[in-house]
Amino acid sequence: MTRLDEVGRGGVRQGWRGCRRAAAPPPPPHTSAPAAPCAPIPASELPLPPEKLPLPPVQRRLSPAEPTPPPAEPTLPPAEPTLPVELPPAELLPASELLLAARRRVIDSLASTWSDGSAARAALLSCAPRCEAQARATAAAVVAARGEYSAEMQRQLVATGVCTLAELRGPAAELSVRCFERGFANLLLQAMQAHGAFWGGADAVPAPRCGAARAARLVPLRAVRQLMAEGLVVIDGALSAAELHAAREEVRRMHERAELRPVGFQHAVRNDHVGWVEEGGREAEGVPALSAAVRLLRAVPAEVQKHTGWELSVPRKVMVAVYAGRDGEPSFYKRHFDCRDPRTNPRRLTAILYLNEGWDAERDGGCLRAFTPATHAHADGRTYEDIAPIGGRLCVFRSCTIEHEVRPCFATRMALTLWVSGGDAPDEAATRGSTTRDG
Ligand SMILES: O=C(O)CCC(=O)C(=O)O
Ligand SMILES: [Fe+2]
Repeated sequence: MTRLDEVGRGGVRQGWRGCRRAAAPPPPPHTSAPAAPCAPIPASELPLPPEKLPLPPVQRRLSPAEPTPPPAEPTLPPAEPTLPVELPPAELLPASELLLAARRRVIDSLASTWSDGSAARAALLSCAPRCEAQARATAAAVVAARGEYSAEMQRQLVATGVCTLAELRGPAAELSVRCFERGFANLLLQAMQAHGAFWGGADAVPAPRCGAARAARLVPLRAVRQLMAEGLVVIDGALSAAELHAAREEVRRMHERAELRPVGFQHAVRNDHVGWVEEGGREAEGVPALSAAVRLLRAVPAEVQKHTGWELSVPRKVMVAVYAGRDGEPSFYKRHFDCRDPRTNPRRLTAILYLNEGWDAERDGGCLRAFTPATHAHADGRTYEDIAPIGGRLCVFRSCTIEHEVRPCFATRMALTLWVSGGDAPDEAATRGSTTRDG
């Protein structure tokens, strides 16, 4: 039986910046393929206890299949609508301009980092008053608990559950603004996640509608088996060198044009910049190579469904992430689950396609560290695998069971990420090995 520590070591030594799974095979030649229009989804999140995965690990590294690059038609990014700030009733209006600015900042940040900024903004504004009242009450309570409230303000807080915070000055005002901002962002995020459209389900399409011959060659039965058995599979050579280069250049230009945004309210957790691209959509205008990569990535779930019968839905939009560091600091995304609670979060699979050229994990860091189930521990007790973000590498894992992080990253790291939703996963035994030819 192949153990996790026996595979994918590549040529790179493990180190704190290094990654075990390093060298990628040479990219295969490319051909053209037609575009298949499909549908959308949004953002990211955190932890849940890992589900036990059945044992038999298969070989971890899979060799590539022949890719097929299709250039796609372009479009422009949608204009960000101006923020119609809804002011709370006058008697509740915080005197501090800081609070108003914080409110604006939170809504802007949340809306601009979701796949559908304007729909998200409208939904955010509808939840805002209720969330704001709660967040202000919490901020007031924190300040009061620290004895930074006057007796009159505490009385008002107890009597009304809200507080104007009008008299706060200096450190107490700053504290209240920080508490408010964090609480408001969390509450808004929760409210949005409970909102049916948040996860992009409304526009998602059944996976088979995204199918493509190229993905069928890229994701053979043995890869799907490995995904179901181990929760994670890595496939190299999804893009040719030319495709990779073109897609990377397009992302670089998007980043230069400030079309990618930091996920402001999560700055302690991650410091990447993200945007969304919809194959054939407006954002795809002028980025044909990226659009082709999006098409390929969106076709991957159809292969999983084909071999397992697991009914999956594919969002219209794919996230583009650039980890470029800020203020001389390395970039990172701290340890998290993409789906912490499957009852409220429909994400089931995370599929990532890396767009990096000449990545040296020893020098550049930036590995995806995937924490594998204890049943798959390495001989040295290690229960994670470091996967270098090598260009053309496709990594698919189960969103609810594979906790992961992006290790500190010292070079500009680009990736496309797709979150696939679906119902309960079928039993591993359901993988249709006998009826489908392995690729
Ligand atoms: O880019 C990666 O390797 C992983 C990023 C990630 O964990 C996320 O966006 O949720
Ligand atoms: Fe993630």
